[in-house]
Amino acid sequence: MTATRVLVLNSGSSSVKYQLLDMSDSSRLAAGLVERIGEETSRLKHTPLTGGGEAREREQPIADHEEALKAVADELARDGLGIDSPELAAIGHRVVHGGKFFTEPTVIDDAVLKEVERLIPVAPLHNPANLTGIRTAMALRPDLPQVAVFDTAFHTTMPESAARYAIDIKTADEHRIRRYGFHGTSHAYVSRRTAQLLGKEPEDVNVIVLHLGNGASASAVRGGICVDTSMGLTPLEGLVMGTRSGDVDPAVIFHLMRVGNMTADEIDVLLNKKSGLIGLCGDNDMREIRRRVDEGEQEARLAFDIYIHRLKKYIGAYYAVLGRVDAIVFTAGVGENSAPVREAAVAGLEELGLAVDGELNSVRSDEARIVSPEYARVAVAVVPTDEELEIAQQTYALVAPPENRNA
Ligand SMILES: Nc1ncnc2c1ncn2[C@@H]1O[C@H](COP(=O)(O)OP(=O)(O)O)[C@@H](O)[C@H]1O
Ligand SMILES: CC(=O)OP(=O)(O)O
Ligand SMILES: [Mg+2]
Repeated sequence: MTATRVLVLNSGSSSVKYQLLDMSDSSRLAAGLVERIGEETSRLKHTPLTGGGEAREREQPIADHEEALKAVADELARDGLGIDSPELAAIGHRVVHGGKFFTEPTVIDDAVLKEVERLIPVAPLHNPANLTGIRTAMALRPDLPQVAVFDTAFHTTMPESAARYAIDIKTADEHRIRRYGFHGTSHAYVSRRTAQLLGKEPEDVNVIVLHLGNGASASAVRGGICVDTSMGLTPLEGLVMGTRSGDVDPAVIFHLMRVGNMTADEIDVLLNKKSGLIGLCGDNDMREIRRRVDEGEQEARLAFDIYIHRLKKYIGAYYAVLGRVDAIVFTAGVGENSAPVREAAVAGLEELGLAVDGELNSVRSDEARIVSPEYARVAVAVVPTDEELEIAQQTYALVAPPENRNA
């Protein structure tokens, strides 16, 4: 029997998303999410997608990512899909920061672990969780290949003019300060899927991808190759996010140190966890913010307007970077679900060939779709991202026996 299953783990700062896939036909066997890890009560939601079982949800304290992964293993075992199965070919891990050198999915060994660990200071919310996920999975299945798929990989093609900050070049090189970019697995998948939606080859289309989740980033993709992205050295730069500020004048930081008597660590927490939408209006969920906007609440309105203003600036910037744009595509939790965000982001950009059709835009669907009117020069698309499928495919391509690689 050939092992064709891949377990994908996407460990976030306080959550683990997972999927078990069968790569012989890319079908999903189970999916789930552990949320609020480390808080008083955590929540585990597990959905078997084969055998007709019901989704199961429970609340219990889960102290850390190791416990979370063990709980996930238990849930999978209950469905007869245990991690000990000989049908499992590999475990694929989302690793957020891979620095400059991991341009491809990589089988994890001690050297890879060391490098991911070395990068913790530039991805303090993400890399530690990724490492715990990897180490726990390795302890559960030491015999299996564990593969890292890096958020940064897709962005390693950025030209130096986009990847470099204009700071003293020796200092930058000494500390490896440059723009790395994140959410690359999503930007890669969504830009490719958008080309398909337009009936074209990826090489022939220029796309602006707007990945708007809790973390959010934009990218400019020319002919399938990333040429710019909004996140930088860390996932803090760029768009306004759920809890992160995105772009600020760096002098804000010295000012807070000198005049606000804050430490570097306090400012780190302020900008990463207490800013963005939650800092502006107390909510980071776009559904709740829209509800408040619709009720006429000024604070929520301002937060929404700031979010949209920044988004619009990046659309304009990447339009200029690409010169010609075939499609602008919205993805991730907010991008896929919030019609008001999509409408507001392109409002007033008709001169750039951009518009949404009110009716198409308001349809709720899990399908990739075009929401711009027929006459628009640039397609506006909504494409659900699928980081887990992309990670599973990249993982399987690396570990499967050659005759199975195109499964
Ligand atoms: N129906 C909806 N309308 C508007 N926003 C939504 C909707 N559903 C989810 N979201 C937004 O999506 C966000 C989560 O997006 P997601 O891509 O899952 O983020 P992450 O992977 O960073 O956790 C939520 O914080 C919420 O703001
Ligand atoms: C890199 C990043 O911001 O990831 P997430 O959106 O999952 O927090
Ligand atoms: Mg995400």
